[in-house]
Amino acid sequence: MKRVASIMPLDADPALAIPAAADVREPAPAPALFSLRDVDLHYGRVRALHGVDLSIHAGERVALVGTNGSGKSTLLRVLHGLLAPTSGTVSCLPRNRQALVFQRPHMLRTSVRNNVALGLWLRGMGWRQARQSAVDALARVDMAELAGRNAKALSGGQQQRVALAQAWAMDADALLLDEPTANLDPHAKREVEALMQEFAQPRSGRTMTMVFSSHNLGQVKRLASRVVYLERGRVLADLPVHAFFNGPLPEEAGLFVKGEKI
Ligand SMILES: Nc1ncnc2c1ncn2[C@@H]1O[C@H](COP(=O)(O)OP(=O)(O)OP(=O)(O)O)[C@@H](O)[C@H]1O
Repeated sequence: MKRVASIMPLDADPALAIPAAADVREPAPAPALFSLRDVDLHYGRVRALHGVDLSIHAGERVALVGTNGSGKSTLLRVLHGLLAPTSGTVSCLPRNRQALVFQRPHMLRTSVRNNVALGLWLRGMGWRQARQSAVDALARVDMAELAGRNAKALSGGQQQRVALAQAWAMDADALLLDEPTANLDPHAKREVEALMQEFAQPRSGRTMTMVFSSHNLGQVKRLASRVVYLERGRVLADLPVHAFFNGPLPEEAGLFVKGEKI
């Protein structure tokens, strides 16, 4: 007798059933907090950014890497709305929902507590609440005992922590940091990195989005989920951190990772 392989209709076995069209749709991606399309930025005759396309989504920890002058600081300033592009389109989180921490934060000649509180007050918080939030945030970065000190007299690492306290007190959705640990000694570096790691943890069900520039590839590995490599203002690689350090890269990015390009 001729045997005929039985063919079970796919939908007879629930495990094999083809889901209805509505079920197979990809989960909606997290909304882009920052979106740049074909962005150029010129400083006079210097083209600091060149055709940059970049979307950054909620919860990402993006490291901007590249040689000196490749455009990292400029890109951070565009994301923060401090610089407008020469051409292209930019859509960014409102400034009051994000904080930018500079390599050398600017401190006013008043107490540490007032420095943090003034930043909050300028963003519309009442003075009394701003002072209380400043006290809480300084405790958060282990600076409570220095709250009354003149902020100008603090060390670089301490000033960096004050700037992070302010970002924390703002309850920002995104934190942008321009080489946050450059010029710090190894101990201060570790402290600031630990804070960045803590800030990246979910808070009240939200995860802070982080974009930072760094020349420290160890730090990039420890902190980033994604790496954007810039070369003369162009994005040459944009990869998950594991792929950036382990996968094939465009030649110039590969040389940079090997330390053969600085
Ligand atoms: N205010 C400015 N006026 C003119 N040119 C500028 C200005 N700021 C930056 N540039 C130039 O724009 C380019 C990009 O500079 P940017 O500071 O963004 O690079 P970077 O990657 O952050 O560098 P670094 O790693 O040294 O901090 C460089 O050629 C730089 O010289």
